[in-house]
Amino acid sequence: MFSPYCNNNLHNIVKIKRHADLTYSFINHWMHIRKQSSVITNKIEVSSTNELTDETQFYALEKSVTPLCRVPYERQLILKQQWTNTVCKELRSRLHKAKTMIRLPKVFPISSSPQINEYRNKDEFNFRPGIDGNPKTLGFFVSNPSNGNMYCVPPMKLINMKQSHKDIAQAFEVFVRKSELPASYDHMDGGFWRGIIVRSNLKGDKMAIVVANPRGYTNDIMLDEQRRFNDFLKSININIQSLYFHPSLHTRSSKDSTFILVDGDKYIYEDLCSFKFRISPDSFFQINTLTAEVLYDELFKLINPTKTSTLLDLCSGTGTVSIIGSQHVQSCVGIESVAQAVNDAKETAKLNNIPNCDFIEGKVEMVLKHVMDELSMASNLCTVLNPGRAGVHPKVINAIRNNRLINSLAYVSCKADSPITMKNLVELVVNNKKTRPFTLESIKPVDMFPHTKHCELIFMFKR
Ligand SMILES: C[S@@+](CC[C@H](N)C(=O)[O-])C[C@H]1O[C@@H](n2cnc3c(N)ncnc32)[C@H](O)[C@@H]1O
Repeated sequence: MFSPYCNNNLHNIVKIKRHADLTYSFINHWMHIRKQSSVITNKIEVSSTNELTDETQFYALEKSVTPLCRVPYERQLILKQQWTNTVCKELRSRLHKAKTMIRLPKVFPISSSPQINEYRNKDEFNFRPGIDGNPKTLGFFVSNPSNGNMYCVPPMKLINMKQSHKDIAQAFEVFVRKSELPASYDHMDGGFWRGIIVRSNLKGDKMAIVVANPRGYTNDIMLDEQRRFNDFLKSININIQSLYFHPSLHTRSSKDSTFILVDGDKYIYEDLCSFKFRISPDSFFQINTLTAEVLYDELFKLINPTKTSTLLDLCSGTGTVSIIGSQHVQSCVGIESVAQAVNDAKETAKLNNIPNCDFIEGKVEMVLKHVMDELSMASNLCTVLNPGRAGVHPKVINAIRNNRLINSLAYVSCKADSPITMKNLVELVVNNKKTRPFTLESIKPVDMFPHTKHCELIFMFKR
């Protein structure tokens, strides 16, 4: 008998199995790499039965955040090149299952990162109990292999992180440990201090954003704590160009958009590909500035636009793709959901005297149709889609496929093996009767994240 319940279950099982297949293929790749890297590194292993100790906690954190940090960089690049091939084969196999045969695309050699250590320009640190039980330990969470509990480990030994970020994190921990207000691990737990986000530019200007849970705390209490932390930083000669307080009622602090300037400038600025970019606390900016230059350079080589092209920049963040692309094309239109990022992009265009870029606030899936109506006369449309780790809503892919003007698409992904990104890529190419599919022509890897397993990939589609 037909049962919607059973049907749902079956659907879920199929979904889980598909996900498991995908996960299996990538786990296999990285397991193979782990075997190789432990031979190379002779690394101290945290055994699955031992308690974390003062010494092993740092190895446990290293293993989870920068698992390749003891592998020579040249070797890391080889491993990521191999991983790109794995992604490519996985994509072909998924398309094969969906009855779409493709030729393997050209995979270009990986571009390395000009800066290997201390390259991160943004870090987020949160509170949890440390291995000594101190509830106000700031850093990253690591699971204790002996009991599965989560502990917080300070970031001091991570080599991809700037010393200046670690210094601010350490100062914040010292300050919070002296404060009478408790740490907050969950928005409903009555605690106050959640963590701190630190950003900086190549010049060394720093922005710090203190994240707290305002539930149950008066404005006076919050103002007093902001002032005291600012005074504390000054008393220990930690110089921050821009200090913000970010009250957040949600588990994910990015869901709240209130940022209160406590001291200093509203923005920091970064020089990238000869342009000066404005960055607000809530705006996206590529994490590794020098490699971002390499990424954009490679991106424009692949897109190869002309002076008559129109550049459609989907998920435009602070407008980097459009601003940098503006010199090669007739005009650019960026679409971005975060208001601060859109304002930054507009101001950056003014600051650099760029007249041919327009930025629109909204979700791509909601505004793309309207934007495409406006662009109906545009010639030689080049489209760049650069969503976050999780990929985009299927509606975006549908809208792109449905639009006859979009025949050249660069999909830039920092996590191509995430299930939704894989699905996005498959759905661009898969045969269906309604819309004309894209062909995946090439993949270009750029190592944005040395010492980690992640790598930026540019997928170049044409139709
Ligand atoms: C990886 S960043 C890329 C930004 C920019 N292209 C760059 O290179 O700096 C992804 C951006 O997409 C935005 N975003 C994510 N989903 C979106 C959506 N559905 N519609 C519009 N913007 C979105 C995020 O806010 C973020 O700024």
